[in-house]
Amino acid sequence: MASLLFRRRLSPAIISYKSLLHGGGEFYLLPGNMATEASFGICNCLRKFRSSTAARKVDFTDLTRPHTWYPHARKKSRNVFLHVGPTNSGKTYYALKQLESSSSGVYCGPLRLLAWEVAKRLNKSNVPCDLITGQEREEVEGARHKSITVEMADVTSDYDCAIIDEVQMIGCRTRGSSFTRALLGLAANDLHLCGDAAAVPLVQEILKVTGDTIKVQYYERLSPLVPLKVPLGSFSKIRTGDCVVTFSRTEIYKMKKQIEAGGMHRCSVVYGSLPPETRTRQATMFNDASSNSDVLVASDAIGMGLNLNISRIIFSTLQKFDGVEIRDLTVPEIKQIAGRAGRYKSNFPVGEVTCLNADDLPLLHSSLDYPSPVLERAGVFPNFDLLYMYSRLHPKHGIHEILDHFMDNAKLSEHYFIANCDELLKVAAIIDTLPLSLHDKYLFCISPVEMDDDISSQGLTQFATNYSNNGLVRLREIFTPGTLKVPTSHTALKELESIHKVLDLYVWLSYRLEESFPDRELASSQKAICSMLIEEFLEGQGWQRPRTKRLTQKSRSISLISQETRQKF
Ligand SMILES: Nc1ncnc2c1ncn2[C@@H]1O[C@H](COP(=O)(O)OP(=O)(O)OP(=O)(O)O)[C@@H](O)[C@H]1O
Ligand SMILES: [Mg+2]
Repeated sequence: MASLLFRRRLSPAIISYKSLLHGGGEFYLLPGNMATEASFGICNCLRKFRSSTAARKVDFTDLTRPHTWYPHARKKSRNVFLHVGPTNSGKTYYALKQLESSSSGVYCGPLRLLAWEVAKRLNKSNVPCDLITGQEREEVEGARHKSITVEMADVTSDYDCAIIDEVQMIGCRTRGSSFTRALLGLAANDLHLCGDAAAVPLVQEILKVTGDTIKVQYYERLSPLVPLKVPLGSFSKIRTGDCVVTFSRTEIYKMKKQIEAGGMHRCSVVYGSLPPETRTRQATMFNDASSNSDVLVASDAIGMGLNLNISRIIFSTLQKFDGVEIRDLTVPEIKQIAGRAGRYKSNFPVGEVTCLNADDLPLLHSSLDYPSPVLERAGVFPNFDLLYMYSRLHPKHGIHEILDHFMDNAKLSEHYFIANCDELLKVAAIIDTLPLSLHDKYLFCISPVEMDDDISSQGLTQFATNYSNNGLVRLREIFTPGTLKVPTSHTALKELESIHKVLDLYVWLSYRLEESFPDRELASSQKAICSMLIEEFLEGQGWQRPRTKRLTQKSRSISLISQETRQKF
């Protein structure tokens, strides 16, 4: 680890605890200001709470009426429009048109990339639009519209119009509760929900108790998607506009190399652990017909809502490791990914989809014909207020014990499940060793850390420890600017991706604990350097350029760093 100097190491007990844990994936943050989310139900609880005898009678683990947690939205009779249909049917397009013509509004997307795309689109159409994600606040003068990631939804503001994109995510094991919160909590006159028809019965059921009116609008695919009867067979048959889908980063780089070795094509790559800005630039390069990248090798990170110039999707496999086991892709996953081919108004009016190997074709074809299974339950998760009130009755319990208690004892109605919080529990096990308030512990728990990534988890531990010791966390205490280099191996690349995650985490914390994490600008500039260096690596991969026309990688990286650092320090 070249640039992160961790002064304190994890205790052996924690390391052994961590090594027992598995699972993975990115955990997305919940809203910053949870305290403002006091609801009818919670206010009632608080009133009763003043008498401790009464408090003991309140069951804080009763989560059967989550719609009562959002008094602001419950004061409105919302017009809810469900825009449902297959991928590439214009659902988001239609909803965005409504947003553009509204007097104020918010777009809630599942990905930072989509939030960026929408903010850019609205600003281009002369509708000033702020961009707000866990790690970004880009405010535009006079803006009455916002484009955000769903976890940032503000349930205390009034909107004329709101959109929740990919609303079928309410059924997601980990992030479902953020979509449910937005669905129940956004106080908008018109609420547009875009997504798969599989979510319709559940949304109708959930909203029966809110007094909203619901209209369902069905959409048809705007351009054809043709499942091919023959597999690709070999990378020698790759052509411009193809996107090869595979699920491990090792495979992604292996396939990029194999395709580029043919000498005919140049590949962009998109996968989850690449910095989001790098993902966007790789996608933009692929979309741009004048760039020399004409093939995409990607993971399911391209699966949701993105508009790419893909002619043909080629699944190299229909199985993926989901953090616990290797499993077949689900019908919705296959459809979402396949739906990226032949986007309406893209360079390719007809999309095609196939597999690398003939054995996978039957599953591909049957999945594309099969309707997505109807969603039965939506995710729900106790907010900070509930955890806090419970903790007042059990002052000796750490956050791990409290979360565990909610997991085991939560009462739920038949339409809800309690969101999986394995990732939070991993952080909680570490954070509980520090003398922090419950609110601070909660913040660290919901921060976007990947606990299965050693560098990322050590970064979090270091930030939390320094914060607990001094109340102030200077980035330079654990990070030495100017030491980042263009990676020369895949291990170094992975390390740089992890360092980017740590810097991203610092920025996230700086928006919530502003005075204690004062080096946001430094962290952001170092993040930008990380992405540039990763892109330098990607440019250099498997593509032989004449040496005379370019500086060598090493000398470029040094000049890049020194130039950047000169600007910043
Ligand atoms: N009426 C239209 N006029 C021009 N372009 C359109 C129109 N409808 C949709 N498009 C374009 O077609 C593409 C697909 O539309 P959109 O993203 O709304 O589909 P979607 O149904 O939301 O797909 P997904 O389920 O994959 O999110 C986008 O590039 C969009 O801008
Ligand atoms: Mg869409």
